[in-house]
Amino acid sequence: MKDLVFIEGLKTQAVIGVYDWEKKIQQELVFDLEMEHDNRVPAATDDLSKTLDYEAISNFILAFCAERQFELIETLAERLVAELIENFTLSAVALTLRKPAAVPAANAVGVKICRRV
Ligand SMILES: Nc1nc2c(c(=O)[nH]1)N=C([C@H](O)[C@@H](O)CO)CN2
Repeated sequence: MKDLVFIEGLKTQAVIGVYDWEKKIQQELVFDLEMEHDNRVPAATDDLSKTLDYEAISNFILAFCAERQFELIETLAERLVAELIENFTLSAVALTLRKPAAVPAANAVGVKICRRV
């Protein structure tokens, strides 16, 4: 088992969806992110710059969703993970993206992607 830094249940509103009516409203999205990282280095140095800063990464995700618009949650997930890999030192990441209100009979629907650099 490898060390992780994770973000669970990060909620935001975004313009997301295939249908015309969805392009005029904001809908809730919920992000769970698991990022492989050797936590022994920041633990030994007590140094934020040696870890994956979950606050900075959370803020990046919120800004990304505020600025961008997609039809499919698959597209949002893929583009977001590509930008996270570009902007942070990620070696492997798993993203679960839920769109809770999309199917009223379900607790949530969504996608999960796992990418390794
Ligand atoms: N696999 C997906 N299926 C669907 C998506 C999606 O993004 N990925 N989107 C929709 C609609 O936008 C839906 O959420 C409207 O309620 C349908 N299926």
